[in-house]
Amino acid sequence: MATTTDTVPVGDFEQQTQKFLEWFTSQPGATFHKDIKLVDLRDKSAGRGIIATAPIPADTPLFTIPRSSILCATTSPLAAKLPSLFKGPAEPTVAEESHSHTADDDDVPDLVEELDENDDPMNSQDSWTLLILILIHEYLHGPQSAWFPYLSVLPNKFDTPMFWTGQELGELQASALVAKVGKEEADEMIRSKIVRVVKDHEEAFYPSSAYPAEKRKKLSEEELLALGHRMGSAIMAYAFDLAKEDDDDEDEDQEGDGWVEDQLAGQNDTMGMVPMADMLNADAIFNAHINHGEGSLTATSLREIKAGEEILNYYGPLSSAELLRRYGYVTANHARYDVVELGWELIEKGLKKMVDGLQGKKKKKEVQWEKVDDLLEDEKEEGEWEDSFVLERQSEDPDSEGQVHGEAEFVGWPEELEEQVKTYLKAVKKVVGSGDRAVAEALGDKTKKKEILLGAMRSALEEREGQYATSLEEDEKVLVGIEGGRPTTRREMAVWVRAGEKRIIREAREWVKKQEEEVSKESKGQEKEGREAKRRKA
Ligand SMILES: C[S@@+](CC[C@H](N)C(=O)[O-])C[C@H]1O[C@@H](n2cnc3c(N)ncnc32)[C@H](O)[C@@H]1O
Repeated sequence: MATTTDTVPVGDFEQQTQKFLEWFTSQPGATFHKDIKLVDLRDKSAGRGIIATAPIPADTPLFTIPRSSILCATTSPLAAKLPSLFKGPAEPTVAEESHSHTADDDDVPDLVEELDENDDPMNSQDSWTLLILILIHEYLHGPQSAWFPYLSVLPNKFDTPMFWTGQELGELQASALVAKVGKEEADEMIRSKIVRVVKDHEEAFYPSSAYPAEKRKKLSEEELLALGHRMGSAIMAYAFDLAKEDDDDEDEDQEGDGWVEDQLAGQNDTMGMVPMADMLNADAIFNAHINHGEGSLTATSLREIKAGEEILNYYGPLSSAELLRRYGYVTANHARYDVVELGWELIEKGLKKMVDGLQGKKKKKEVQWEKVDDLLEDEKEEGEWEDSFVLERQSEDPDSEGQVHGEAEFVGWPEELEEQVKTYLKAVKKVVGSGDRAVAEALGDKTKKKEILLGAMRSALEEREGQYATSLEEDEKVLVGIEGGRPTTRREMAVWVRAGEKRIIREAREWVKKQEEEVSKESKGQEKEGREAKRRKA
């Protein structure tokens, strides 16, 4: 499972839960519905969660968190101790977590770019690093922290790939997730923006000399690095974006039909840890939502919740890989949002193969591919050239009750992929000129061009599937054997992610095959028409 608490003895676990609940309900303005309960779900590999103990009608406020209990820049005692740390313009860097499932680099926290040795870490914090420092400050204060009972229920171990060994990461095989883990970049960021600040301002981070020396024991650089990772990962899986509009008015918490999911959003300096809201587990089919009000946040039921049913929040339409990267778990319901990344180099290789195949017996000379590259240089320099494309299924948004309808289906690739292929083939046409009639004719014919694209995609997808060390069938055998049905160990989750990607590849290949059949019918029809026209003329 993703967190933490697996090894905590049941008694201690219960006691921590109880103390946290007492602390929470003693916060001025906090509420906790009498028919809900914080429970131990470790037998389901789900840590703590909240269940209903009696039927709960739709639109029922389940619990309320006063904003004063949220741990963030406005409530942290660190702000008074190190005001300059909080004054610097928050840079929209690491917390840039987009919810779209594209392969944009923006999806991956961009750490290195922002780092400069000469940067004063006091002025270059972003919302993410600032919250790490806020959490470290509270952690180092132990029982003296006003949030101590809350911090005690936060995880100290994670199953997110950031913490996997090389061998465990190897199980992800050719998944694009491997490149997104960013362990080295995270190390570098934590050393320069976190460890340095704590070391330079120990008087602010450790309890004052009024406390016994053992409570003020200074952590080594390596211990601080590990603590920075732990807090960073806790933020990734637990923090909320507090910059969302107030949404007491129900309509405002949705953008059109789409859910504004509860998780890290974007470029803002208002991320915070929201006790109790983050005790809710989540799934792609859910039954509760957190409303962001002016003075408090409220969890509300979206539909009737039965006694014994778990109360679930929503993290967004995340693929299995993304759910694993951010939260360290996978669920069957998220598989509909699975994606696979297809590198341009594979598509380009396919296109070259198709174009080369067009050259008839009268082939005069090879296509000068380097000239094609030269022609495309400008676009590449201007950054208008994608290195990879994301293939995903079409899927409806969840409805207002947190339910999803209909099958998610592969119905084609992104328009940008097709545009890039068009630009590429235009360049090929220019280079070939009238040098090869068969190629020149094909590149001037709409149906032929479609055939080229489909053929290129067919071989690109085939090759992409071949990049994984095992077949989908082999992976499925592993998954069928999983005890309890849901992958929970790191290996199982890795197999789940790679199998999910292979399934999309298979669906895309199937779709290409159907398209090719249609185009072939179309072109046969055109040829027949051409022959008949000729005959009529004769
Ligand atoms: C915001 S916390 C929810 C509370 C958490 N279960 C705990 O014990 O602290 C998010 C983490 O809970 C776990 N989680 C959330 N939803 C889950 C689910 N449907 N199944 C299994 N684990 C889940 C994952 O470890 C995730 O990183």
